Amino acid sequence: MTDAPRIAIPYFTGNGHTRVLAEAVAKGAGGAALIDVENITDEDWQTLDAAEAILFATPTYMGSTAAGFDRFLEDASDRWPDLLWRDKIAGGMTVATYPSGDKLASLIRLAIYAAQMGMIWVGQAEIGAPVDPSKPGINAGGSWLGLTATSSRDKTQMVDADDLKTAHHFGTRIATATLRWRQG
Ligand SMILES: Cc1cc2nc3c(=O)[nH]c(=O)nc-3n(C[C@H](O)[C@H](O)[C@H](O)COP(=O)(O)O)c2cc1C
Repeated sequence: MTDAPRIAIPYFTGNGHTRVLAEAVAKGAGGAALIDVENITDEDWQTLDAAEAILFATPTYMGSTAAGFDRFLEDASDRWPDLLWRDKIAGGMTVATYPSGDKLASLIRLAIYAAQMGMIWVGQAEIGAPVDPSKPGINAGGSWLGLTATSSRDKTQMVDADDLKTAHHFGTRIATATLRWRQG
């Protein structure tokens, strides 16, 4: 039997939205280690170093990744000189209040970071709504570089319901890509 892919999702969240989005991705992936970068431990760093895939999760603040997440990215750049994260699968997700909210800038920042670390960036592959009527609500915002989500006004839900469904698909795609990459 194939071992499950080792996926880690380091996340920063101010008010819980990014955590909810990361949980939905983890579910779609069939499991992932969620790592709160504000309380990161030595064990978490070991989990990250041993992961086959790392998905970066941050809210968009002022049109870019949150400072609390940037701190983590800079700390992790200790791994850059020896390219310790080289050839890991990478992906990114972000949530913000507005449908656009300049989230794309956050994804671009994360993709460049992954490229500098020698990682293999995987984006979304859902044509989804509105072009494919069989997938209502999926990737309705048309974001292919990575996963974008909009905060829900319903604070019991936190993230738009369709975006949570899209997140599930994204998690599945990452798990599949990780296993394919493992097989070489
Ligand atoms: C400092 C700050 C800057 C923000 N900048 C943006 C922004 O540029 N675009 C946007 O759509 N929402 C922006 N927001 C709203 C957050 O992205 C939104 O509340 C998000 O759901 C927060 O996720 P979190 O609970 O995981 O922190 C900002 C919020 C804060 C606190």
